Amino acid sequence: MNESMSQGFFKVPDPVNEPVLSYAVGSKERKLLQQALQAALAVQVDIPMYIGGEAVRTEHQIAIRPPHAHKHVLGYYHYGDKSHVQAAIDAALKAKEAWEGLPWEERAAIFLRAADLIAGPYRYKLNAATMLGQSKNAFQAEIDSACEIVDFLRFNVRYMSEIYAQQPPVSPRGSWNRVEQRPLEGFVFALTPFNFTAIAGNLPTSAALMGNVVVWKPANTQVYAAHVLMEVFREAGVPDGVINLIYTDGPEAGEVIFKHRDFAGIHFTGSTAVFQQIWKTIGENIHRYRSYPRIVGETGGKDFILVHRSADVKVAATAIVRGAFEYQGQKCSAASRVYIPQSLWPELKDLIVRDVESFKVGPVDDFTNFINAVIDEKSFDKLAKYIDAAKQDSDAEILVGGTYDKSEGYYIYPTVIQAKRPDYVTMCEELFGPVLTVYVYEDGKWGEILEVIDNTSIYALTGAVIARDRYAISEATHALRHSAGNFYVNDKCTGAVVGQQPFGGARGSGTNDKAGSMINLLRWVSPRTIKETFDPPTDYRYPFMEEK
Ligand SMILES: NC(=O)c1ccc[n+]([C@@H]2O[C@H](COP(=O)([O-])OP(=O)(O)OC[C@H]3O[C@@H](n4cnc5c(N)ncnc54)[C@H](O)[C@@H]3O)[C@@H](O)[C@H]2O)c1
Ligand SMILES: N[C@@H](CCC=O)C(=O)O
Repeated sequence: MNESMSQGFFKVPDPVNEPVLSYAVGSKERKLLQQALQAALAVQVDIPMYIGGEAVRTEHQIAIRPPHAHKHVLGYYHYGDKSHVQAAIDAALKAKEAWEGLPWEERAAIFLRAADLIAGPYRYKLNAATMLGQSKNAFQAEIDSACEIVDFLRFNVRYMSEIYAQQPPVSPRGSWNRVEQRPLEGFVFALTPFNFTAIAGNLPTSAALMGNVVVWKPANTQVYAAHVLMEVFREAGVPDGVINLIYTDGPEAGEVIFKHRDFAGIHFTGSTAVFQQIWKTIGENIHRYRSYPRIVGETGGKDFILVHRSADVKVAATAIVRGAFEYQGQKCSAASRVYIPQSLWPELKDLIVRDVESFKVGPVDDFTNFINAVIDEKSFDKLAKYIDAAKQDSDAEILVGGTYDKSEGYYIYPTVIQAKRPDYVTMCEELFGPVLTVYVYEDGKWGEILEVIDNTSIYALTGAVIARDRYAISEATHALRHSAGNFYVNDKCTGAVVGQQPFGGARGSGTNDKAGSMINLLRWVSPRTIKETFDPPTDYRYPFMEEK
């Protein structure tokens, strides 16, 4: 058991956002990234699970293929079963006491080192893995697998120290009131999505930073970059067993984890349907657990941009095309429904269609491509089905795009649908791809359109208003206060930055515990209040009972 104690009130380094490199033609970073891509394409990597520090290999190996070039094999990962889930839980619980007893500044140092390793020597390797495994262009990888994960790590260390510094303001004379932030009793399950390497890295590390031990299962389509993250965590000094990385079927992992007495919490990001299923399962098993588990989930969205008749059309067009199509619309924050006033529609339509027609579509190693492939065949087929339906439907018209091709990679060409009804299916359901639906409203129906936006979907993740009229901005900000957890004025609805816009939505979009904030870290601790009395009473009688 580690019984060492902190010997000072340490101040952690002031966090600053990791600068986004440009990858401009001729730049040093462009050359280094191209070298990293070539190196990754030249070999086939063997990816084991990591349980208690051991690299675990199985007979069941699965090929990893770039979504934009699915005939190429990047490597193989070893797929586990229930026995590996159980082994990961056992390893986590074994590591718990020593990790929990380590002074907090040592935990801080490990994750600050991880941040510097990613910002420095691992930057291009992790970006290349994200580009190839998840089909992101260089810029989209840079803001994710370099900058956002580095920001998560650095800012979370700062938030942790601020949480520990929060103490009861009053200790009356003769006593001392203090609060300690205990890690949860048991282990945390981090279940992570395909679309952001930063989120995959943040969900296990935020819980581990607060002294918890973790079982981490990434999405099968994000394993390639998850493996590089694990390499960084190990090199940074995360002790064996503190973060256990397994590759298994999600529901199979759930069957072991959600029945375990020591299951202390889930840190989830992914789809709403999966999160709701998990919540139900936890409810059904509630009698099994030692404590009430923490359930933290950031889930789907049907994010909107509302254009007011006072808007600058160029600002609106840019916010719409970037918000909807960067990373093929596979951001939970991506704009997928847009409301445009009749008076601006002819001009805006031309600008949007012109921009979308100008997008270059193709693989990630050609840096001139703005759009790459969608994540897998399942997503491709789903998107193709919605596009085909829109082609047939009298309530919809395809303005640009509407084609797809999976012969080499899973390419869905950026598509804009005009819906004749505000409740047309692609205005309501999360599609998670490069398909945007526009509804044109009468200028005089501004008040009605605010209500429509608020009531159209079960989600409330991100949204934006584009306007110059301050009354319109104020009205939309108020009327849509529950429609989005991240609201933007005259900007796209994507691209939240850690330390600037804490991220998360409510309603069907999640528990809104704001990734990259103190609010999130507070979910991974269980405070204990300690009152110490220096001169305790020695007689039960109240003074007024004393006889003269
Ligand atoms: N709100 C946010 O911050 C945020 C951020 C990123 C992504 N997302 C959402 O994530 C979704 C896309 O990611 P995805 O496709 O990886 O999500 P997903 O729900 O399919 O998968 C998320 C994780 O859950 C696992 N899983 C899937 N089904 C499971 C089950 N039945 N039981 C247990 N585990 C299961 C997956 O293997 C993966 O690790 C979108 O809906 C998007 O909006 C939300
Ligand atoms: N932080 C990202 C959202 C990640 C969701 O997939 C953004 O704001 O665009």
